[in-house]
Amino acid sequence: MTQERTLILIKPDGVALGHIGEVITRIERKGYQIQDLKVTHATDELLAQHYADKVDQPFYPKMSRYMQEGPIVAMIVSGVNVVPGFRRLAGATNPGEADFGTIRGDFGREWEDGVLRNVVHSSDSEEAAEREIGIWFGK
Ligand SMILES: Nc1ncnc2c1ncn2[C@@H]1O[C@H](COP(=O)(O)OP(=O)(O)OP(=O)(O)O)[C@@H](O)[C@H]1O
Repeated sequence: MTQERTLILIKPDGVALGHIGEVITRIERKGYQIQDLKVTHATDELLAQHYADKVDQPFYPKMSRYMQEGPIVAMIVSGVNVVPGFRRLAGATNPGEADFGTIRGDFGREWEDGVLRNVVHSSDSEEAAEREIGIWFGK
């Protein structure tokens, strides 16, 4: 078991629809530690770094606009196996398919414009976490 860090983002839909408290409650209820937290905004440049493996996807332009629809809450969260653990709390990428009881299943939905607004992001590996923490927090 390893103590590790992950980057969690509450995306613009999560902030706009008032789910900051719910997401933080679930992180704390699980016993993970919030090491840093800020309200910030994404930019084209930042997103191109963060989603470097997605910039060539057909959905990328719409997804980039979605991520710039409003403020984002960015957090560094630590805990034993927090990377897979928070991804289980978040649920499946498509909020229309995510299980109830997960953040995306409980607070996400399908949207008319086909954009997967799915409330939260979290890193998918320890290496990705360290890279993404550098992008969003510079540390
Ligand atoms: N087929 C798709 N159509 C539209 N948008 C998509 C599609 N696949 C992924 N996305 C968007 O790109 C983001 C990143 O996709 P990825 O496959 O990394 O999913 P994830 O790891 O569950 O999500 P995230 O990286 O945001 O935590 C998704 O959160 C979603 O907003």
